[in-house]
Amino acid sequence: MLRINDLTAGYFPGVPTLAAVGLSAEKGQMISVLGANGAGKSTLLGAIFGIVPYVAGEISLAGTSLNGLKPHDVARRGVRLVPENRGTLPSLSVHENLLLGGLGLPKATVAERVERELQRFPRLRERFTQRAGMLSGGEQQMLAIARAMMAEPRLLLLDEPSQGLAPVIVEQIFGLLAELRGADIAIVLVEQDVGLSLEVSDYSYVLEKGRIKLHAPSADLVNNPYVREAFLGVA
Ligand SMILES: Nc1ncnc2c1ncn2[C@@H]1O[C@H](COP(=O)(O)OP(=O)(O)OP(=O)(O)O)[C@@H](O)[C@H]1O
Repeated sequence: MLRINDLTAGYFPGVPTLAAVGLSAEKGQMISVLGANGAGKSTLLGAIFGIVPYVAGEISLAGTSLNGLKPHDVARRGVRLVPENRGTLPSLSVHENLLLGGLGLPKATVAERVERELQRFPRLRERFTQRAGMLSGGEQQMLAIARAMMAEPRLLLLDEPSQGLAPVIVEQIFGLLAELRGADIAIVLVEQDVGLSLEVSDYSYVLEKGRIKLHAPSADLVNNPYVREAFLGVA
């Protein structure tokens, strides 16, 4: 579904934040991108979504190039980004935020999908008429994911879904993410919680200073000495 070859990307001409990056994610697969602060994980998601200004190399979705497209055109091709700050609209209700996720779809389809997301995230049903700004961090994260799923994306990009959340809420959200895996969707997960990322994803890439240092099935990386020492705190 997603193919990236020899990607260079950055914010200033001639100053690459990412270099020679290659990765792929298949339909039904969740891949995770691991790396220290500043390694370039968010930049990678931004480059795919068309919000990083200088991009060279190849990014394609189901065989069609995304290079040079503006974010709304990338979105039109079936990509959704759930950014680090979640991006829900605080003055709109949970329901209205979900409706925005289904913009342009027939009314009956939108109603069906709202119901599907409320089943997936029962907490959102309890908060249905409340303004998004009044939700807890975990509920806002659920809303951000539900809103993205309203579009039935082919590719979902998730940036640090656990950020700022209590461990019990993180477990809950990752449980729901695990359920998304295997559906008709490819997911790229960027996450600081490396243990959880490896648990929930099929395949992982480790970024170091903008380059892929290693990649392997997530289950194998759990036992990788570098990953254990650098990210899991095990010598
Ligand atoms: N909008 C921007 N303009 C200029 N430089 C940026 C911008 N966003 C990120 N950078 C720089 O790009 C580098 C990679 O940042 P990025 O946010 O991609 O890393 P990250 O791996 O996601 O880090 P973190 O885990 O801290 O979010 C950093 O040096 C950062 O300062």
